[in-house]
Amino acid sequence: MSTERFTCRWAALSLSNIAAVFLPDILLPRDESESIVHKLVAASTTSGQERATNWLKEHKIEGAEGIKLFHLWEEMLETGDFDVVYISTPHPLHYKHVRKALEHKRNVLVEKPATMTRAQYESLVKLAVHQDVVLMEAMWTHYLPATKYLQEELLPKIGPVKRVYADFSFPIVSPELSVSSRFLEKQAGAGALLDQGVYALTWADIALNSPRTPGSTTQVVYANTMPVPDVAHDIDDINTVVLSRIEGPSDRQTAIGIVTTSMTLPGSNKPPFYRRLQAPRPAPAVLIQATDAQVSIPFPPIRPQELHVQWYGREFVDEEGMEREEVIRKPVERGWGIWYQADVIAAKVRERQTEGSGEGVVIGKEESLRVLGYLDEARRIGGIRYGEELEGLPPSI
Ligand SMILES: NC(=O)C1=CN([C@@H]2O[C@H](COP(=O)(O)OP(=O)(O)OC[C@H]3O[C@@H](n4cnc5c(N)ncnc54)[C@H](OP(=O)(O)O)[C@@H]3O)[C@@H](O)[C@H]2O)C=CC1
Ligand SMILES: O=C1OC[C@@H](O)[C@H](O)[C@H]1O
Repeated sequence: MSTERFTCRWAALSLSNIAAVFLPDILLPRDESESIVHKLVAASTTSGQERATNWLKEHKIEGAEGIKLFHLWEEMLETGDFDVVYISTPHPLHYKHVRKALEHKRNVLVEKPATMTRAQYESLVKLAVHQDVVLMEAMWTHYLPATKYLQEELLPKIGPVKRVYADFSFPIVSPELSVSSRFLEKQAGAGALLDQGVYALTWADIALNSPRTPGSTTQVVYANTMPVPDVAHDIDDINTVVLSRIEGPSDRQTAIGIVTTSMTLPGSNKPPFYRRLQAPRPAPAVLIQATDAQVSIPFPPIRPQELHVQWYGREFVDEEGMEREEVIRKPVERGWGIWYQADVIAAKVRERQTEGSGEGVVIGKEESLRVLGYLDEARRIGGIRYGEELEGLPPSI
């Protein structure tokens, strides 16, 4: 594989709140030794040239004068000159925007949740493979150092996981939030399960399926939801989902996952609230209990940087008879860390540009499809509905 520096040229479909985090993060200065750098070369926005120009300036996006701005996202996907498009519109629009990008043989990084249903993503996976391009869900947490260390170094050593608790609750809904905010607008996919629960379900999936034992399946066996109080629509808020891992020819249950999420609990919802995403919380956001050890991950579960490991063996008990806790620190190396995923897709794009390809690739496909399946089932059991227009499967490819 080529070791010379690869400049991955990005197009941004929408100048969203998360694009204001993602784009500065991928453009942070890099050492000469790094073989991948990123550059924003195009952007589409429905809110006009002036807002786009101000937005690029406000977020200190370098080379703003050279960035080609499009009012029509379709035109950018059809005529733009870029390597990967980052799609960060509200989730109900992901399917339409990703499909059009794939039809134009574009490589795509689409924000989480990739689509509103598993079936929609299955359809996009098929199209990406057919179009010989790279597709990836921006479940950025998967690609952080702490997550990779857990999966590669810890989970294979702590024995079979028997129980996992995973929560991502964050009071993003506040009295000041406009009712047109995507967090309260049903047509914009509002609801804690799809927006935040996807992280907690991802952690449960990592714990229950890394490594995935052949023949095992993980399914939702219970789901309960309580709506955001005092709002017009039925927007899901306090959600509880129970997963069961079934293994072997006897279909024995061998593990259980308890997943929770809320966008009103806990903590103060006084804006600007995003900074409190880094506020320490008393309880771990994720607790993985296996036969030989347990691993806990502090809040926020979207951006883990520490793993607290408690081994159960007698040899790990100190002189007072208490289990010792080992803290393994794997900090994000710079910025927010939402850039790690960009390096992953850029490396795959570079590899395919230099070594050729035969068919398309979907990075993280199995994980994305499993979690979208959990979301579908939790919504079905819990009674969370968005209607055929948002949940339906558009015409087959
Ligand atoms: N990975 C993470 O940490 C986070 C991920 N997300 C995910 O990113 C996505 C966007 O969230 P967020 O940034 O909060 O959303 P915002 O509401 O801030 O931005 C959404 C943008 O989508 C564009 N848009 C809206 N409607 C349309 C339309 N009909 N056609 C074309 N473009 C449209 C607009 O951009 P413009 O005005 O430029 O046209 C709008 O600003 C969600 O799927 C969410 O789950 C969100 C927050 C954090
Ligand atoms: O992806 C996300 O991460 C942080 C949350 O507060 C946000 O609402 C969600 O979309």
